Order: sequence, then C-alpha cells, then structure tokens
Amino acid sequence: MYLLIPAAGLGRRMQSSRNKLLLTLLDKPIIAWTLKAAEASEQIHWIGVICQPEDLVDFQEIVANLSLTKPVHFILGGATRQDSVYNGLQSLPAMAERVLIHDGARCLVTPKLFDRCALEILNSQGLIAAVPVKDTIKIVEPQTNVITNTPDRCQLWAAQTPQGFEVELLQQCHDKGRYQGWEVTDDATLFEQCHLPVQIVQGEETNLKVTTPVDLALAEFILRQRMEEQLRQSLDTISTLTR
Ligand SMILES: Nc1ccn([C@@H]2O[C@H](COP(=O)(O)OP(=O)(O)OP(=O)(O)O)[C@@H](O)[C@H]2O)c(=O)n1
Ligand SMILES: C[C@](O)(CO)[C@H](O)COP(=O)(O)O
Repeated sequence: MYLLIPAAGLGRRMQSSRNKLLLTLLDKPIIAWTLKAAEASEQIHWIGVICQPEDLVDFQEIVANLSLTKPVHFILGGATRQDSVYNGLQSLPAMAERVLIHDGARCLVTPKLFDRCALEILNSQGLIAAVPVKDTIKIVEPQTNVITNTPDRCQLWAAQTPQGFEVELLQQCHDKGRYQGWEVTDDATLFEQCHLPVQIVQGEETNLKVTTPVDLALAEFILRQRMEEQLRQSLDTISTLTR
C-alpha cells in the first residue's frame, strides 16, 4: 500500500517557530514516530513525505537515522494541506491504484490501524478512520455566538487519518476542487462534494493530531503508557520462559 504523509505545515497552533513535526516527543522528532508506525505496518510498502523545502534536510536526516527498510520519497509541500496532498498525488507511481493519506501530526497511529485501513480500502472507493464524538456538538451562529442547532450525537464522528482512496477518483476530486475553488480540511470532503461514498473505519482514541502544546503533553503521556505496557509484556514473557 502507498502512503502519503502530509508533513509540510507551519505548526502555528503549536506556537512553534518551525514545523511542529520536528519538535521532540520523548526521545525523537514527532515525524519519526509516524514513520516508525508506517515501517511496522505490514501493508505499507511505499512512503511519500510531503514537506516544505526548508525542512527537507532535517527530514532527510531523521529518515536516515531511522534506518527504515521501506523507501521514503520526499515531495514538495503546498501552501495548504489540500495543496500538499495534491502534490503528493502527482508524485505517486503510475501503478498506484489506492493510497492512504495520513497526517504526520498523528504520530500515535498504530501499525494495526494502518493495516486495517489498507485492507479495507481494497474493498471500497474511499474511507476514513474516525471515532464517535464524546462531547455534545453545537452549531453556532458566528456573529451572535448563539447556538442554532445541536446535531444528533449518535450520527457524529470525529474524522481522523488514515484516509484511503482510489487514486484516480481522488485525483479527479482534487482537480474539481481546484477548479471550483473548494477549500477543505480533509480529503474525504472532496469525495463527499463529488457525491462519492466514504466509508468509516473505527479509528483509535489515542490517534490524536498533535496540534497544540497540550496535545504534545497528551502524546507524551500516551507514549509513556504504551512503553510501560510493552515492558510489562516483555517481563511477563521472560518470566514465562524462565519458569
Ligand atoms: N500546507 C500544509 C499544511 C499542513 N500540512 C500537514 O497536514 C497535517 C495536518 O495539519 P495541521 O495539524 O493543521 O498542521 P499545521 O498546518 O502545521 O498546523 P497549524 O494549522 O497549527 O499551522 C500536518 O501533518 C501538517 O504537517 C501539510 O502537509 N501542508
Ligand atoms: C485531516 C484531519 O486530520 C481530519 O481530522 C484534519 O482535518 C486536519 O486538519 P488541519 O487543520 O489540517 O490540522
């Protein structure tokens, strides 16, 4: 499976002076955690990292230090996430029929979620990882800040990534979006606006998008929990083997 990783943002909400994906999380850059999960995925065999020219040397160094077995291609980012993904689509090998698109900022993604999406997209035209919302969501009139509607929560899902698509269809939707001037925050919206079906795949509660400093602290907590659990499992295995 082909994977495109949009990693060309500026990290404004992180209050970072540089691309937030270069910030350290525990002992390595944020983007390194995302790449390690892609490396551990059984289904992903090709990785495209979409980044700004000023970040290229840093990203190349990070990839080199990870000693990945899978090929990593660097693709020029755009002014928006939508533009970056468009550039990524142009850079896919001609033989790519389906693609997963995953935010570099969603660095806690598990290999299992990559693999579930990679297998599921073989049976559909478009899908997204998503989780049911936990809060009651309100639609608010921006001028008055008054609530105008409260959608039925059981129909509301928080979109995550990976998002997966048939390449040719997604390319057509991106082309139409550029022609129509659509400005979207995820690729599924382009599919929806082209009246194409997008399947929901159960995401992961821990698959948060590291956007603000609080998210970075949450990500560190989650990673520490995972590492402690892995250590416990290793110790249990050793204890079982040495009985
Ligand atoms: N022009 C852009 C903007 C964003 N992204 C990527 O899209 C993902 C989701 O974007 P977001 O979390 O908004 O990242 P930033 O745009 O960096 O954050 P901000 O909006 O706070 O500046 C990130 O992995 C980001 O690197 C991208 O590839 N190209
Ligand atoms: C694609 C996405 O992660 C789905 O929730 C989200 O739309 C990205 O938004 P951002 O503003 O580019 O972070």
